[in-house]
Amino acid sequence: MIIGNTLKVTLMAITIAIASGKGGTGKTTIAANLAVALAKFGKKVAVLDADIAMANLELIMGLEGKPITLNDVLAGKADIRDAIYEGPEGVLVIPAGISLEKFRRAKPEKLEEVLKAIHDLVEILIIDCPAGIGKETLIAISSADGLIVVVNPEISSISDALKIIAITKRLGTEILGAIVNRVSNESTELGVKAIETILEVPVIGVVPEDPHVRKAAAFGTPLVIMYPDSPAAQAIMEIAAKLIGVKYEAKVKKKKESFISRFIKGLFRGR
Ligand SMILES: Nc1ncnc2c1ncn2[C@@H]1O[C@H](COP(=O)(O)OP(=O)(O)OP(=O)(O)O)[C@@H](O)[C@H]1O
Repeated sequence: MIIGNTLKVTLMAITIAIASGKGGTGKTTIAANLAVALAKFGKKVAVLDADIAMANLELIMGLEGKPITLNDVLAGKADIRDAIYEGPEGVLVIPAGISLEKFRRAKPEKLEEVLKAIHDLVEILIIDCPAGIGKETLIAISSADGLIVVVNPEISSISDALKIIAITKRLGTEILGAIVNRVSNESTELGVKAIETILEVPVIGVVPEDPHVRKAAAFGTPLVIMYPDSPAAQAIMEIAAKLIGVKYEAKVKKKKESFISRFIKGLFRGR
């Protein structure tokens, strides 16, 4: 059940589609790490990679090259139960599998059935949607209880997010809110308030630009496990806590005061 932008975990599992419209916003990074963060808070979570052409989720979760994947299931060649793997923090992962051959044979229409089958195994099911508004994205959003849209603080990302939001409203799926990812002092074309005003949905979290994200991905370990104190990991933990209504105090590293700032403070203290 979704109340406002929090998830009330009941016996019925909650399905959240994570989409963005534009590619490369950090959707897969958020989907994978949010799943692990929710598991760290004790929730039984599954994450499914509906991006059957790119299949990046398995890299982040350290489950690359599994023999049976979602592509096999959608091609009618395997049972969904054989495509579920246990990932970090006990998160159930359904990898997409990289194979052009399998991708060609996959039938996205089967996705709805697949989602129903996983739904009963967990409390929260997260779907990492492909970029754009293809069949998989439409099925994922219409089957989900709620949508989280991932945006970057750039005009092009926001305009694509608006399309996803409009479609979600038409499909009658609730919108939990937006996560603004890759926010840095230099790149902030748009502030969070402006993004909220344009999208007309609440911003449920802001994830900073953080080099630890790429480093963790290169090691095939989720960021929230490999660099739990990094700024992006802390932001994702905060979002997960907010979603399930748990208190979480983010560890924010205080910047060391610069010599100039200490010097100026000293001058005023001396007056
Ligand atoms: N907060 C961040 N700070 C720094 N790098 C990031 C951040 N979020 C994501 N990235 C990097 O950006 C790239 C794209 O991220 P990711 O694959 O999660 O995006 P995506 O939206 O799922 O892409 P696609 O739609 O193409 O599958 C990756 O190299 C990832 O490591």
